[in-house]
Amino acid sequence: MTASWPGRVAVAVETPRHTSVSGLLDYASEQPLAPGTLVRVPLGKRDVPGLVWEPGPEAEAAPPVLRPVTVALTALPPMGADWRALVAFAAAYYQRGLGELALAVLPPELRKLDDTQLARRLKKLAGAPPAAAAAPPPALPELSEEQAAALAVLGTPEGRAKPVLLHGVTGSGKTEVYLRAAADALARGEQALVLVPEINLTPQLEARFAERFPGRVLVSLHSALTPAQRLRHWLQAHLGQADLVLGTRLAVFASLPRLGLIVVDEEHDPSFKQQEGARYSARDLAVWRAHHAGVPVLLGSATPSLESWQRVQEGRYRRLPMLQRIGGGAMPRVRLVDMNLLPRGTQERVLAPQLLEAIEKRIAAGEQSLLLLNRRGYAPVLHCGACAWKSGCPHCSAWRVFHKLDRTLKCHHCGYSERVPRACPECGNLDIAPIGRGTEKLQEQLAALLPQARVARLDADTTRAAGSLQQQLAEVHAGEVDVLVGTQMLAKGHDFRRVTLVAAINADGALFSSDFRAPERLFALLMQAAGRAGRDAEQAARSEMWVQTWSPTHPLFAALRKHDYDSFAAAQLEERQAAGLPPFAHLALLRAEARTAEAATGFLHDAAALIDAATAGVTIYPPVPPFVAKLADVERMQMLLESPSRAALQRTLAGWLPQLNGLRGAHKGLLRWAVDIDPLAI
Ligand SMILES: Nc1ncnc2c1ncn2[C@@H]1O[C@H](COP(=O)(O)OP(=O)(O)OP(=O)(O)O)[C@@H](O)[C@H]1O
Ligand SMILES: [Zn+2]
Repeated sequence: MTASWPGRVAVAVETPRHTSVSGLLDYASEQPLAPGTLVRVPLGKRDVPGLVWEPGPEAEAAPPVLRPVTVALTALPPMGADWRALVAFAAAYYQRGLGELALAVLPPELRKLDDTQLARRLKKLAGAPPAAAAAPPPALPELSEEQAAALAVLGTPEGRAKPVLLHGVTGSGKTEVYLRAAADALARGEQALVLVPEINLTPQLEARFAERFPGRVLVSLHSALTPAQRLRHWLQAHLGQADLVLGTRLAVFASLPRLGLIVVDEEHDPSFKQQEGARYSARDLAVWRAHHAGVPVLLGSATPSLESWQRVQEGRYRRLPMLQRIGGGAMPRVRLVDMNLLPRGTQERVLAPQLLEAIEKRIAAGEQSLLLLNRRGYAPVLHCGACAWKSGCPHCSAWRVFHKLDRTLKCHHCGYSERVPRACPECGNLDIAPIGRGTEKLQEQLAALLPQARVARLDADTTRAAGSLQQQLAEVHAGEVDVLVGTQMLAKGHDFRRVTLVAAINADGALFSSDFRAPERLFALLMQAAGRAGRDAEQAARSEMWVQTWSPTHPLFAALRKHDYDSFAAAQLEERQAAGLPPFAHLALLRAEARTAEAATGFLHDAAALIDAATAGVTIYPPVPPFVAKLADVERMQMLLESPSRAALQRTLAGWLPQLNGLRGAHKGLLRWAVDIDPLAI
């Protein structure tokens, strides 16, 4: 489709929605430019990147004098119609500017290149020799009955007409199902897109795909690539050269002209939700994209999100169960340690004596133990016994964490870091002490308790350097570690073969969180963590998952003991339905950031007053501060909108948000506002 009169093109430019300039702008171009062409256009005094788009309805109006397109990057094949549809949907649904979103999801390097440079890159890529099929394809493992059954369903058009939830317990071999489904897509001459939650899981999966598909082009897309790598991989996907694209959430926007399959591994994982800018859910967009493109989508998890689970109950998704571990191994036995029963004076100990003993036995047997503690650093706060000073962050409503190794106090929210003071900064008392425990301290204590053991730690602090995570994981896989301490980074996806004991040291925090999703997340985390133990069928029978808790009678633990996801999900869904919460209601969160809490609140109040909630069919809750109210000297408030109808909520937002910038003038100190559709945490 071309513009409605010759020489005119509609261009999506990078301006946020709800500013005075929004949507598409018209420019003049002598050469006809197909929708999806990357261009640079003048905007005010600047020259900005843009994408040619189908003209909007208003393009029929009489032509004004238009400024010309500065350059058109015609060396790059235009972005396809499916890609544009995805971007247009995402922009509308998440209430962002079309051009803003479209350009944000392209590799940043792309906008730095001129047409000649681009042409050169493309030529180089075209000339690159195809990956040599050096290694012969490996012998395929014989499928388990459940894998075969799942694939048989996926093999029929009816079987994949709906989104498929591959509900496979930990160690049931979901990856093999992805590999076979991808092989089918490749055999049909199509591309497969595989999304994983964490960068740290991509290399392991990448290796398995690379081994399975020698001679095929496999590229990854995630934020840890260099800009040049990311551009190259993106171009390979866009040109249709890459057969397999493996990536984190941003890869859902990869341009894939031959797309034939989307896999979302660990679909329940919160990291599929982008937490800034356009706060999109890559999982939800994957489902939309697959439906729009008419290709199968496979959502895999041992602990599906309650959203996906509910869609199975409603018959909108098809569930394919895999309830046995490969090799028929048992699930680890769950052992709860009631911390209330520990003898007085020993409760401050890091590990209950029976757990310590169990770990010692594993060490003696040459098996590995994995200890989870969801807090990095040495201690969450430093405290002065004389004046009650605590190591607060001067810029945030949060404590600064004591890191012993580099002797710093660090704010995990804004990054503010200082050397640990020798004495209390308030009263000069020399006796300031850490309270509580982080992974650093746990490692130190374990090293003291288990002098014979090789104790390692894996968290965001130990894996900062490039390649360090892979190296540490390799050491674990090679059996060079006896006890591994770490954050939830450890609980996900890893196929550890020597681990027979997993312990959650302090899981209780989440039980009392005010966030309605906290139980769901904790349950998933513990199930996933348990799933790291006994993955070798030989050892499965004696594998154990320990949980230290002060609330052993909590119903969540009863379900965990039986590895009973279904009954946990049913109970949670019943509560959610009674409370009118997702997946039975739809939420949007309006966030305001300001110099003062009053300005943020005032803005939200005025915003709320613009909606006639009863007519709109939405409920508006009063503004409340988020968990960390002040962050980097900015005060934050948020206001929840809820509706049983997604359409009603979308309609309300679309009519309402454009009015909000008009309120800014009345609230001195308001810095910015933003909306989060389907927020994960409230
Ligand atoms: N059909 C098979 N025959 C033999 N081994 C298999 C088969 N399918 C999978 N495996 C092996 O079983 C192990 C577990 O598989 P995989 O890692 O895919 O589990 P998973 O379902 O993804 O578990 P998790 O949810 O914990 O990540 C892997 O080592 C894999 O190589
Ligand atoms: Zn801070």
